[in-house]
Amino acid sequence: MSEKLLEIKKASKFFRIGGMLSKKKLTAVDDVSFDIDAGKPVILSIVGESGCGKSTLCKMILRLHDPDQGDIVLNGRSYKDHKGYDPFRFRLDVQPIFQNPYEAFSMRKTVDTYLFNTALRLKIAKSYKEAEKLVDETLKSVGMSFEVIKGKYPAQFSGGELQRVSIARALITRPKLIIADEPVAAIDASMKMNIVNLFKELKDKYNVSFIYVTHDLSTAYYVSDYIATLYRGCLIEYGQAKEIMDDPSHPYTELLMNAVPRVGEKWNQELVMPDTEDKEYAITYCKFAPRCPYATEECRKSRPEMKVAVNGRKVLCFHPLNEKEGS
Ligand SMILES: Nc1ncnc2c1ncn2[C@@H]1O[C@H](COP(=O)(O)OP(=O)(O)OP(=O)(O)O)[C@@H](O)[C@H]1O
Repeated sequence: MSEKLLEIKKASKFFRIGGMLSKKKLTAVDDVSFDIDAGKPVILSIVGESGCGKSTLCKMILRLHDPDQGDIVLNGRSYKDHKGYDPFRFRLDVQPIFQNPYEAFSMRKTVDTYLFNTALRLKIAKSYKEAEKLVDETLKSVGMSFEVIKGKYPAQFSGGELQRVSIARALITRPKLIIADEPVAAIDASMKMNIVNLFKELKDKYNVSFIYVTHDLSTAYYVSDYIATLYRGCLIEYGQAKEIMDDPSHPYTELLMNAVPRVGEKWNQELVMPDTEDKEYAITYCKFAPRCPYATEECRKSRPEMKVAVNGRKVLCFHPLNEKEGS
C-alpha cells in the first residue's frame, strides 16, 4: 500500500444556523473521505456549486476548522494528535493560495517583503543573499523575477501577476501540498488558464500536490489528475479526472458536464437553488434526489452507500449512470 500525504476520513463539519438559541445545524461537510498519495504529486480538483462545502473542507485541511466527526491525517499524523503537531513544520508542508490576491497582501507593503519574510522567518534561507537567490528562482518558475517585483506594491500588479507572486510565496517553503481555493475566480478571464496551467508545471518541478478548488469545471478538466465533486456537503463522485469527465457516473456530474464545457465560464447559475439550500442540506435520503431526473422511490427513502470501484473511483448513488459498463 502506498504512503499517503493526506487522508480525509469520514470528515464532517456542522454549523449552527438561525441564531444563538437555534438548535438547527447545517452539515457543511458530510462524511467525506478521500486521500492523496505521498509518492507522486497530483492535482486534485474539488468542484461543486457555491455552498457545497468546498471552502469548509479546505479550512479543515488547513487546520482553520476542526472536523466535528471523522479525521484528517497529514503525513500520517491525525489533526487530533495535538502533542505531535508542529505548527512550524505544518506551515512548511501545507500552503494556501487565496481567491483574491489583493486581499492576501497589504497594500502598504511591497510584495517582495512577503517573499523575504517567508524565506527568512521560516528559516528556509540563512541570509539575505540566500533569500534573494531563492526568491528570484521561485519567482522565475512562475514567470516573474525579483527584478520585476522589487520595491513594488500590490496595486502596481495586475490580478494575474499578483496571483503568480502569491503562488511563488507559497512555493518558497517547498510545500508538499498547496491548497488553492478558487485561485482564478478574481482573475481576468484571459489569464485564468495561464495560472491554472502553471500548477501543472509546478507540480512536477517542485514535487508538490495541489488541491484546486473551483466552480469552473472547464479549467479543472485541463489540469486535474483527480476530481472530487461535492454536492450539499457530500462527496458524490471521485476519481481520475479523464474518466469522470468523459463518462460521469453520478447524474449531478452529468448535469455539470452538460452545463459548462468552455474555458473561463462559470457553471449555469440555474443549477444554484439558494432558497432550498438549507432544506437540501438537511435531507436524510439522497440529497440530489429532489433534482435528479433518474430518482426512484429508493432514492427518496434512504441515503446511498458510497460505491467504490477497483480503480478507486467512487460514486454516491443508487443507480450510477455507467453501472452496467462495470465501472
Ligand atoms: N462559519 C460558518 N457558519 C455558518 N455556516 C457556515 C459557515 N461557513 C460556511 N457555512 C455554510 O456552510 C455551507 C458550505 O459553505 P462553504 O463556504 O464551505 O461552501 P463553498 O462550496 O466553498 O461555497 P463558495 O463557492 O460560495 O465559497 C454553506 O451553506 C455556508 O453558508
